[in-house]
Amino acid sequence: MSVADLNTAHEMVLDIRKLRLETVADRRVLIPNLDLTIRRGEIVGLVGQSGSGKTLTCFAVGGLVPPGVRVAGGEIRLEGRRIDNLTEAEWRTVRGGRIGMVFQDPLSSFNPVKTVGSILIESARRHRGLDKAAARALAVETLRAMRLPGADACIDAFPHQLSGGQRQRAMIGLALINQPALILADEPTTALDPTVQLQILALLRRQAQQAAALMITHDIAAAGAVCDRIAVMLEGEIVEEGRTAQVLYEPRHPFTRSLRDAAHLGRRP
Ligand SMILES: Nc1ncnc2c1ncn2[C@@H]1O[C@H](COP(=O)(O)OP(=O)(O)OP(=O)(O)O)[C@@H](O)[C@H]1O
Repeated sequence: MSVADLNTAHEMVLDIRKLRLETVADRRVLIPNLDLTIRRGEIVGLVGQSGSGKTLTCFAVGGLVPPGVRVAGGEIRLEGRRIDNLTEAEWRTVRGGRIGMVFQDPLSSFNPVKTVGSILIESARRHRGLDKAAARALAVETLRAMRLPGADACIDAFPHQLSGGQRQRAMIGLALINQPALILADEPTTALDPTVQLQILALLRRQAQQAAALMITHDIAAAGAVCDRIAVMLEGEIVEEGRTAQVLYEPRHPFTRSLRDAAHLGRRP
């Protein structure tokens, strides 16, 4: 590996410092003080129980903090630039551009009256300024890269006409079409059959190599299958964070141990 490669491999993509989230109404602290970094080429898994704050963290990074919650402190930087104070107009260029998002259920996130192709084409035109023909060619190429069987036909299909696995491949394609720096994936495989889950995790692993990814999951085994590092959340705080093998096989925190034991991971490979 050359020095230039090493520099690229260590480039910081996401840098969250002292993030604090509170409810607006009664200033109840939901996330007291969260630090997390992700470098180019890394997939970091944020795991924990329901209600531990994984989704809120992901939403804060994507500028989608729900009404009723506010960022009360800290900083979030994407490729060195602060993003926690962007206007909604600025967010519209970042989301879908430098940040690609994958959610649990593409059926509810895709617009049902638009074809899969038109959704991808619209995104490529908006963020890259491509004409219609070039954007369509890029959409087909992207769907093929997602190993979507029948990519050429799927482009003219409506979301409900695809299988769950096909839809999730299309959504990952949408997240990646503009070559984002960061992929945010919130429970990307929870709604899928076990065999399809593995395929989608492998796809994310392959595609995240040119970017950085934050994967939210309650499933520590899924995180173990794809992530370079795992951060474990409990009641709004990261209680343990480290290389995947260390977190899975030498957990320090009792909560991590309980997650690991419940997942029946077996022996260290
Ligand atoms: N809009 C909101 N207003 C007030 N509190 C909220 C809001 N959204 C989430 N919370 C609270 O913030 C905490 C963290 O929620 P969050 O959805 O991030 O958890 P999670 O770990 O992603 O859980 P799940 O896996 O169920 O999505 C919870 O206590 C939740 O009740």
